[in-house]
Amino acid sequence: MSTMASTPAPSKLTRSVPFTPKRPLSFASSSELPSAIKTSSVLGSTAKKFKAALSSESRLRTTAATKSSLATVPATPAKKSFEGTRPRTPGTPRSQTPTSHVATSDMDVSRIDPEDALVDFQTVEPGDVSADIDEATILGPNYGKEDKVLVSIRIRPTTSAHPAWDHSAQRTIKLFPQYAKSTATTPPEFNFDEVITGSENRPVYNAVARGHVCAAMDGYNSIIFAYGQTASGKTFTLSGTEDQPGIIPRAMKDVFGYIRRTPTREYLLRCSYLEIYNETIYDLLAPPSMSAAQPVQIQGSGILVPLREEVVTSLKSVKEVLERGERNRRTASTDWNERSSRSHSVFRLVVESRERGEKRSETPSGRQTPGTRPPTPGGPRLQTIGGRSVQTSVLSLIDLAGSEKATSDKERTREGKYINTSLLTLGSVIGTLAENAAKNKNDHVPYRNSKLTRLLQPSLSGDARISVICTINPDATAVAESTSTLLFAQRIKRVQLNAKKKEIVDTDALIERYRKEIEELKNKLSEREAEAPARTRRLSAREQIDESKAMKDLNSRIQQLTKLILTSQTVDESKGDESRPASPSKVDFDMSPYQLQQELLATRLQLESQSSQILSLEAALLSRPELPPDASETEKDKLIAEQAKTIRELEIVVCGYEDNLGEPLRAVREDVEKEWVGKLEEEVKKREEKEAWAAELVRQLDKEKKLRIKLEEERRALASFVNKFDSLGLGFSSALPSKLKPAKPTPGGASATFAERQQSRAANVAPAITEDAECSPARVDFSSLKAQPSLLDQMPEEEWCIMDDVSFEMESVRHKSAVTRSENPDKNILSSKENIPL
Ligand SMILES: Nc1ncnc2c1ncn2[C@@H]1O[C@H](COP(=O)(O)OP(=O)(O)OP(=O)(O)O)[C@@H](O)[C@H]1O
Repeated sequence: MSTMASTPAPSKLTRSVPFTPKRPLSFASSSELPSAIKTSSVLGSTAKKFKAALSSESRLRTTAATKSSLATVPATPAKKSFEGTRPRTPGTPRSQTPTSHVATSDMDVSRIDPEDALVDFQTVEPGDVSADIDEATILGPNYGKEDKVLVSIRIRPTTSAHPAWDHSAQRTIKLFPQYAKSTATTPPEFNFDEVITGSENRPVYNAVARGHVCAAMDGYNSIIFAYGQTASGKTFTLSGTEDQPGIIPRAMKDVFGYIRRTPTREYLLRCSYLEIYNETIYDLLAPPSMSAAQPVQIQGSGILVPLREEVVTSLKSVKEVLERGERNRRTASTDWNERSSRSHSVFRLVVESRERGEKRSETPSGRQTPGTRPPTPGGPRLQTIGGRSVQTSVLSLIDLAGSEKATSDKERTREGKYINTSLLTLGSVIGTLAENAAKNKNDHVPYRNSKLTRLLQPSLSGDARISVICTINPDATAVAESTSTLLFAQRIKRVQLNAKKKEIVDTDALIERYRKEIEELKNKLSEREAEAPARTRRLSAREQIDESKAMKDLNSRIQQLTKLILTSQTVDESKGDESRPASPSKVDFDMSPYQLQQELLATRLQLESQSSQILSLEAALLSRPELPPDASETEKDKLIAEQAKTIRELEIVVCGYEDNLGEPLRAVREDVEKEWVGKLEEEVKKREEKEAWAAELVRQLDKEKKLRIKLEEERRALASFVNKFDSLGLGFSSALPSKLKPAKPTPGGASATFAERQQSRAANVAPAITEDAECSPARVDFSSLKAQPSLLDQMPEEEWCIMDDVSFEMESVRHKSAVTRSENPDKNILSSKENIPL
């Protein structure tokens, strides 16, 4: 936009210029400008600038002015009567009392079904788009899409013969040297996107706001704010007058104009209006008592609670909302401005839109994507019906309170302090952001130091497109303030933005988008494949690698999208069961997280190796030799066989190893099993034999043990008999044939055992017994034993402890012992006698 004329046209000046400083900023201006004017907005309101009450109690709410404005509000049409006609208009009180009007609103978003309040090109009445909006102005595709803040300067008209600022050069403003503090240095020159003068608001709107309003309609968060010294023209620029509507009313007209120009979409528009007064946020649309009792809080990432939002369906409804808010705003007469804004005011329009479709009543089965819209404090929102995604953006129009010097009034001074503090914080926030952007730093930004910066945080962090209009008073008396404003403007120009469209996408739409892309990619891939043989011959080795890389990229993108489709479908399918996420493959949720992780890792590795194999096989397929047209049948067959082999390999990879490699694996396994089963049976047999043998040994050893115990008892009995025999003097030395017969052994005692033994060992031992030995065991030839040691001493020790030394050699031991006995005739003789143990 070109720079506006430095001085207003005479015709404009002769018109009543609504500049009404209570205390003149310069003598010239004060004498010539009217002291008070009646203003009205482009929306047709008769809002009058008047001196406001000084305290919050005296806010203008339920005055006669309210009553009169109520009369202008159109009646609310019956609910749902707009089918085919325009939507109902909000705000009409049910009873015609001002208080109920303020207390409740039929268009409060929490009471409205958004589907019933949609606006589209058919519902916008021609009157809602006035000729004031230059619809013919073609906005380039990049309107408002700069990553920089759009910074413009508006110079308020003055009647001073000697303004302090020179703005003759385009988009430039500099101080005339005579007004500089020091004449030694040249005063700085400031360059901005626009430098605008005059009282015409239309060019101002087109230059600084229109692009951002359209960007908001297009899905970008947009913010337009006026900054400047008190009485420099911020409210005049934002709200304007009846003759010169400001940015807000023009923007609202433009919104409806945009909707009328966009037949493909339908919109849900919601308004809110708030102010920051003495570091407290008040809802200007809520009933004043409620607003005072429950100030608005900023939560989390900038959510405002509680904040009343009203659905607007026409320009009339916007007008009503604006008027209501205006009435509740705090303004007061100051030394410089008869109706000075004592607060920062923020008018917000939330724009939700989606592609036009059938009305919900016509599509009762219209699917609402679950989970895409979390419940919002303000009530229901536009839904992503029938695969149509929803774009959401916020247009914020902000009229800041003006920076000012201390005044004579105590209350004004207090307010001024809050205003100045928050503006200073805004300045330092902007300064830090600019510094961070310039030096690529990430220094802490003091957003939380004031409500204003906290409110603006999401936008200033780069989330919105920003247009700032800095207003200045060109008089020599305001050089310091104007310089400060220009420095602020220069700093904010350096802030980096990165606004993105906010779109809530419907799952169906998303899947459809992915499918389309996959289709396109596959087409591309097959095109490349078709060209590949010819191209491969032309390409160098390096280029061939690049080519295969490109193919690989295409393939992986296809895979990625396929996976995304799976995920989207999964999300969709899982809507019935929120407790457990659905999954395309079955997952055992009882597995430990570690096991699951391992499973995942293994599957990933498998996937990776399979995809790389697919790619290499595909590359091989691509580089296959071309068959000449006159090739023989054999050649063709050979090539077909080769290709079939490659395809088979490819299938193996694709279908998985299990199916294809299973047969050979089974054969190997059977062989191995057979071999090992034979070995195992052999081993089992051997083991059984050994066990039987061991059992027999144990049985025999048991028997032996019992026998030995009996023998021991007999031995003891014999020993005592021998001792008794000796004590009677019938020792072996004088052993003569005697008629003394020892007592017969007890039945089944030693004699029986002895007889048994004798029987079993008859073959090995030749007992030296006399004929009657059997009937008289005591008739022994003891003479041969005379020189022998005692029988007890003679008994080998090992023979008594042999029970503990069981071994498989037992039989041989027994045999040996028999042999030993046969070698010892004396012992054999004894052993052959009854009562004498071995
Ligand atoms: N460009 C302009 N053309 C004509 N009149 C103007 C212009 N700028 C400001 N005025 C008039 O100057 C007076 C003060 O302007 P305004 O109230 O807009 O200042 P402000 O910056 O909003 O002040 P404050 O910060 O105190 O609210 C108003 O009467 C307004 O009509």
